[in-house]
Amino acid sequence: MIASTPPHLLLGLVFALVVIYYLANHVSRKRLPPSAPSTIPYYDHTRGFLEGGERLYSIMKAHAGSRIPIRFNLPGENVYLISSPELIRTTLYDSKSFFTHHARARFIQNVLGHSKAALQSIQNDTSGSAREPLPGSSTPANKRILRMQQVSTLDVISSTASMAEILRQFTRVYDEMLDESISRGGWVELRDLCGFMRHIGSAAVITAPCGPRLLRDCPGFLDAFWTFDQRVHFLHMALPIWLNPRAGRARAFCIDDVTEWRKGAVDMVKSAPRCIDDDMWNEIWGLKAMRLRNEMYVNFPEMDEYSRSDADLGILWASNDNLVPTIFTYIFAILRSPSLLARCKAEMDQARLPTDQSSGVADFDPLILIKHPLLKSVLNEVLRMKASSLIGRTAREDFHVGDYTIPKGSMALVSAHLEHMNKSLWETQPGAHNHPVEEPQWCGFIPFGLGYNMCPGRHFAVRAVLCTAARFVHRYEVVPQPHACGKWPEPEKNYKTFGYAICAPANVIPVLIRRIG
Ligand code: HEM
Repeated sequence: MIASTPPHLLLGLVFALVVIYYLANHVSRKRLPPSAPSTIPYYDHTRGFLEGGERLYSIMKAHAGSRIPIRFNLPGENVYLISSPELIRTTLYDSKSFFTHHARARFIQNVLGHSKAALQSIQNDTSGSAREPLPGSSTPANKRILRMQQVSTLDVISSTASMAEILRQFTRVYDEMLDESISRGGWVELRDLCGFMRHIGSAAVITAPCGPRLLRDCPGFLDAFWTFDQRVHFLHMALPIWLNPRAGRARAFCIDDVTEWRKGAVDMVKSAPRCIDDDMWNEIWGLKAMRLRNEMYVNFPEMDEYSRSDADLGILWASNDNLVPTIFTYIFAILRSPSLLARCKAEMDQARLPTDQSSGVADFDPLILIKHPLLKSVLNEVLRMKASSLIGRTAREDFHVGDYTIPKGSMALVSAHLEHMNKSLWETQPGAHNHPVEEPQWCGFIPFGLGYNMCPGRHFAVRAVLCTAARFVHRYEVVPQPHACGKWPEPEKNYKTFGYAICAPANVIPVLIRRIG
């Protein structure tokens, strides 16, 4: 039979067998994790990611606690949701398997609008941000921009000295602005406590790293900044800017202001070089880290004025976006419960420092505040319930999970909110058998991310929330408005910023406030 078969048919048969054998092996090794269900393939997932907010949350929430990665099909790429504690641990801790810089490059390109040349300098750096370059990287030492950003900025932000200074500046501005808005005397009506605290909080969070010049010389900056903040998801998705022109305008406005601020600092130092010493903070540059990062960019001519401003805007966004709503949510949680307020005040009193004679404001030691269990657990509970960041990493190589493979270059996402709401991890009722109470809870509580790229502002953030809350509740009395018959408004759930920031309430919180201390 074989002898009678024409040779070209035989060759074709052999070739087909080889292809089938190769495909069978290839496909079995690259079995992709299962896809999240959808009514219309590609459309549902793409719509969820493009729209973000509530819709993105709704397509992800069904998969909390999944032991295997779940695939979301998007045109041109797949994204994998990682949810089991063991996988979260690998994705966020193991920098040899997963790294951050694709997610970071995508953010600075789409959201901050980095120029192509500036972006290239980051994409070319395959060495990572740790002291030792990642294995296989050939990026020369003087082109390790990620490492230099880490050393000049992120390490400085998280250092003890810098944190103490940024906290001092933050509380000073916060107090001054509160004083200006609510002087001693009778009750003042506030239409929206959350909006009020957002304005004061962000002014303080911006002045602390940048000094007073940015907000003083650019009065429209704060409004443009929050307009930009609300549109970060739209920008992240790289949709045509004409679909949301306010997003582009707000970003351009912020970048122009930051550029003026930085040029101003450089000019002032040029005309009076002695005015800058090695202080951790001064009125020209604000925090030393802001000056150091500008000097660092001298090694990177491709980082032009605007790209440096984009990068600075990124730092301001990272510091405001989560911290400001956390402060409101924490204080509101305490105010709403008279018994909790009394117990928290008692713990705060144990951290009390001598009252500042010039301002008359009660002061508190942050190092003692953070050790008090009730104050800390209220904060952890606020972060557990409201933090919503999607923490992104990229697979450096094909990554195998059981029979499945996450292909090299794919984006893996960990959702802080889904982990924090995962009943099998947190509840003590039947069904929570995955987490015996005797065992430590690894990777279930991740408001600040995990691993080497964990949030560098976390220590400052915890101190800032507790100090602000202690000063606020000792200085002000806040009650619901009379027409609410003594009832506090219930904060409405709001997933608008899902994936990025603490979920602030959707509704306004009208109150009466008066100074008591
Ligand atoms: C409640 C407050 C905050 C929360 C919940 C929060 C959360 C986070 C999360 C989840 C990440 C990603 C971490 C990862 O990839 O593993 C992050 C990164 C970052 N955070 Fe925070 N953050 C807060 C406050 C701050 C503050 C106050 C600052 C600045 C002083 C800050 C600066 C940053 C920066 C610069 C990054 C990027 C780090 C990098 O690219 O490696 N954050 N934050």
